Amino acid sequence: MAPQLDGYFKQVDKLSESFVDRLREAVGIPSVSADDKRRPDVVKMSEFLVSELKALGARVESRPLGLQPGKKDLYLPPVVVARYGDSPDKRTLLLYGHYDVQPAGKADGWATDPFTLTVDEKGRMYGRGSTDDKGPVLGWLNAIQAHKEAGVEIPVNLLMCFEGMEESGSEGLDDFIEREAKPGGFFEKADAVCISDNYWLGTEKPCLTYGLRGCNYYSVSISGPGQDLHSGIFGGSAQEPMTDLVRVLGKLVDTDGKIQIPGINEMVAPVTEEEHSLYADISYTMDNLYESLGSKTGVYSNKENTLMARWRYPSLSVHGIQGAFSDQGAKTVIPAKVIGKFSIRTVPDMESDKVDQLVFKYVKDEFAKLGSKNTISAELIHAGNWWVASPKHWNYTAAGRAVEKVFGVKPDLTREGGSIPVTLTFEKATGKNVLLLPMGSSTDAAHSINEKLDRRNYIEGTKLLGAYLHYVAEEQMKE
Ligand SMILES: C[C@H](N)C(=O)N[C@@H](Cc1c[nH]cn1)C(=O)O
Ligand SMILES: [Zn+2]
Ligand SMILES: [Zn+2]
Repeated sequence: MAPQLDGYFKQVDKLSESFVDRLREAVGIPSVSADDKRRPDVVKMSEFLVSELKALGARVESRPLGLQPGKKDLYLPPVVVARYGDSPDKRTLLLYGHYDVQPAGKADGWATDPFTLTVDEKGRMYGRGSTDDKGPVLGWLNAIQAHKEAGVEIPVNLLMCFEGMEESGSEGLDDFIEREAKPGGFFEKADAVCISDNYWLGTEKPCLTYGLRGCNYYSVSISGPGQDLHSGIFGGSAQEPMTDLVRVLGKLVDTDGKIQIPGINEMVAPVTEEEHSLYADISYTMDNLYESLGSKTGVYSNKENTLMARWRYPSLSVHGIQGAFSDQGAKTVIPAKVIGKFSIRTVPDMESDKVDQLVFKYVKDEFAKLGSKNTISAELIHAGNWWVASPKHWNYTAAGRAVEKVFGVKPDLTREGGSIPVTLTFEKATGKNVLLLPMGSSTDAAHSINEKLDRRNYIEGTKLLGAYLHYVAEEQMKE
């Protein structure tokens, strides 16, 4: 085992510059799933993966998902599925990642062009998607290439599933996974699932993640005038949608993040003694939080409450207002229609449909209290479930051993505040254990401006993904 891994690790180091080039090419494709105009780029990114995987000798298929629900003439990007190795004696791992990214523009405050990978003197590789999730997806391709070129056999079969709509609710993927997990389907033979699409808690110590929050994303639309108005001519004589919206949004959550919608917090599973005891051992400090926030504006002053707020309690975030004036300068407009966007991160035992009903009722009741003549409507844009798994499984043991081999430390077992909507679907449809094995660190600024992936995380992370495959095989031999 060890000599083989050494050969693999050396090859990763040798190929490291070409791995950075691979990431550069991927970041250069602005595959923003939330922007309909960027859909051709999302498709281009899928084609890039298909061609890279083919060049590595994988059997690849680009599977169409049809039209995007609720959109005319807009096709969902394809799911890229690939198979590498097909030996009946080996275990089969199903690897999932996403090739779409969050929106990004220089005007948001990026220091560099978000779609040009820019590497600084400390090896920080800036670019949209570098850490979420192009770096980790390419980590799997890098691992295959380094094995091939080092002449080291991959001791497991690999199935891959890379999607292009994760940042937009994974539209269409649940049905696809359920179909492909059935007998005769592409995922039928999977023995376990591994997802690399989240982050270490700090910057030094890797973690294995066994839980995610869900995400219900809403829009609330308020309209009144038939068109935008001059605030000097009509201000004071027309009821303003923006004023109503700001007041409704202001009722959703308080300054300390406590959700104000009756019934939401009541659905949360109580903390058990056993769960409480897990937090003390986790390597995390308030300074880790402040480093990630870039400020000391945290709600809590201790690690337990901070981690619980991130992982095991719900949160409500207000994201933006469509239709509102947001540019520089001082435009004196009364917007005719404004759409507020907010989401709730959900946790055990919250039921998604019940959350929706409580949200819609509350938003409408709060609007009614304003006595406005404007009109309101609220909608769910997308929903994805929370997930909590058992880390007592060979999948986690193998990943833990790989972390020790590559980084020389035992990983923390963590939950994650973000959402990967299809995780639960993979678990239910395949009936197999799912592991989250992150590559990036807490300072990567996923979804934010200046997203980056440290070169060390990318290269050592590629070693980690490859080593994990060997320990999965070794755990099999023990059984
Ligand atoms: C954790 C993962 N890398 C991620 O960023 N997921 C997104 C997915 C999403 C988008 N809308 C709802 N869920 C996230 O957690 O925001
Ligand atoms: Zn992601
Ligand atoms: Zn993301």
